[in-house]
Amino acid sequence: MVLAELGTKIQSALGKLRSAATVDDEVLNIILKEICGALLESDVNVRLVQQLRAKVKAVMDLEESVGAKRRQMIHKAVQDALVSMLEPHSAPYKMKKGQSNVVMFVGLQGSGKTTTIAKYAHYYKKKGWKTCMVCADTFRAGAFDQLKQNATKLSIPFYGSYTEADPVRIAQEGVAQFRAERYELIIVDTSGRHKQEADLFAEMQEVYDVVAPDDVVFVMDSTIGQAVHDQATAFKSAVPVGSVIITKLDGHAKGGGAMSAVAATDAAITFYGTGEHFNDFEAFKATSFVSRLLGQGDWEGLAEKIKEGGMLENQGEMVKKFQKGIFTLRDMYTQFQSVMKMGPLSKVMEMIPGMSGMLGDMLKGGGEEGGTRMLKRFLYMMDSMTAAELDGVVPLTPSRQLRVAKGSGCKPAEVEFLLKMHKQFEGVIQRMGKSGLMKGGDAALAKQMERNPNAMMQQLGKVMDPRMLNQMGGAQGMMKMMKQMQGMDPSQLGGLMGGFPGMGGGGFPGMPSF
Ligand SMILES: Nc1nc2c(ncn2[C@@H]2O[C@H](COP(=O)(O)OP(=O)(O)OP(=O)(O)O)[C@@H](O)[C@H]2O)c(=O)[nH]1
Repeated sequence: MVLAELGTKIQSALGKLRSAATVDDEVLNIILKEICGALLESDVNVRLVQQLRAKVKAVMDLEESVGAKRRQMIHKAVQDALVSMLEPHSAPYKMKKGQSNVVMFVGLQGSGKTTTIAKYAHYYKKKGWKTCMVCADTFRAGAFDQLKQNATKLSIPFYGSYTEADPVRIAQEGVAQFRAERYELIIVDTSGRHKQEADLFAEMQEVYDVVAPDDVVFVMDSTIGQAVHDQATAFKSAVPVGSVIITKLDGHAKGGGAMSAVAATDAAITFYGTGEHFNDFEAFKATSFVSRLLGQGDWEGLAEKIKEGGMLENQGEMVKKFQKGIFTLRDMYTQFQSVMKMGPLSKVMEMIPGMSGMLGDMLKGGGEEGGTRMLKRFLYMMDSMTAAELDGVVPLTPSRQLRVAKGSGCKPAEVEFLLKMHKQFEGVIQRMGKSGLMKGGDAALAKQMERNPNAMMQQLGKVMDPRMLNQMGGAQGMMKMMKQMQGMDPSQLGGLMGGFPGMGGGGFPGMPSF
């Protein structure tokens, strides 16, 4: 998770709201001291931290703030204050379908601009935008080659020159050509410099004038913390920066400072980079970001990923089977394949409340790659099964298990584990089917939940591990999830549950290392 250390510290401070017998001034001061200390360590500006402290403290004086309500109000005040710290006060440019949107990228050398352009192009191409790139960086030798390499890998058309030294001319010609070819997203890479200097800004302005971009994206390296404030302000005064993309947020302690400092300049953060690969790129939304930071998941982000991964395509049949309590190995195969399509497993898990804590176990022996490797091995094993085995027509006897292990290059213990896990999922689906909870999909479930949350939680507790329900935020969390899921048709709770390892509850004792 990005800003994992900051998130853990804030979560631990907020945990005291639950554990303290009463929340008085003394307890609140301890909590605030920890939260403010964590923010300062993340290089958040002192003034912003003081504002947060004042906003949260004000809750204590409110008349209705007593008992459990006070705990809730303080939690919400912290969450809201963090959101307002990161929320821009201006809306970013919204791309328009069916016309050419020219987006010019600016930033200092080494900020990750060229890499970010590739990620940005990949992101929009995946969403169906006709995308291309223009390399107007003639300052850094090798910049064109880097962009060309990325563009080729992503199968995205590009424009640039080894001989033309004038970036303004390249930008003008490239954009004109792609406009004529009706590209919907034309990305222009411009030169960076080691530091802000007059030459850089003069060149940026010239390119800006000839290209007349719809949006100027400022790419900024988060590792310098709140010092980005001055950088962002300087770039904004040279060209009208509309959006900011923050890079290298993976594992860097000063990221919180960088993000809040950018937001303080009123520029809208639109994406953030979390690694060197094309997929290490996330759309930014302050509410979702803070929710993940506080370990509360991000149902909206999850719903988006599920849609992107096509997890809900052809699921009508699957839901019908689940309603009857049927969940074969083949169904599990389909679910795992969909999960793989959703992108890095750890990022998906982060969006489910309570799941990030389980990652340690899940991904043991290899972090993110470990999780993906494990899913891949599950798929290899199932690839080595016959149709009858996958459909549950014949049981997987020990000799058949041995054949599957040999065929897939996996250990017999892994096959055994896979089958055990399938049994657990099957159990949940069967109990769900019997309970009638899945009748009418989760729209009906959400309605019932709203009418009588306690009774519903009790019923759900019979089919799922109650600890898991708690981790998912209890009745409130479930309601939130179902609201998000309802927007996605055909919506189904069981399908998703089957898709996520661990959702069966109870953990997986005897899990071999993958
Ligand atoms: N860890 C991590 N590394 C990143 C991220 N984004 C970019 N990088 C790395 O940062 C380095 C610099 O990135 P480039 O894209 O080459 O830099 P640039 O800003 O385009 O440089 P100029 O074209 O000279 O302006 C490369 O090694 C990238 O792989 C990120 O989000 N996380």
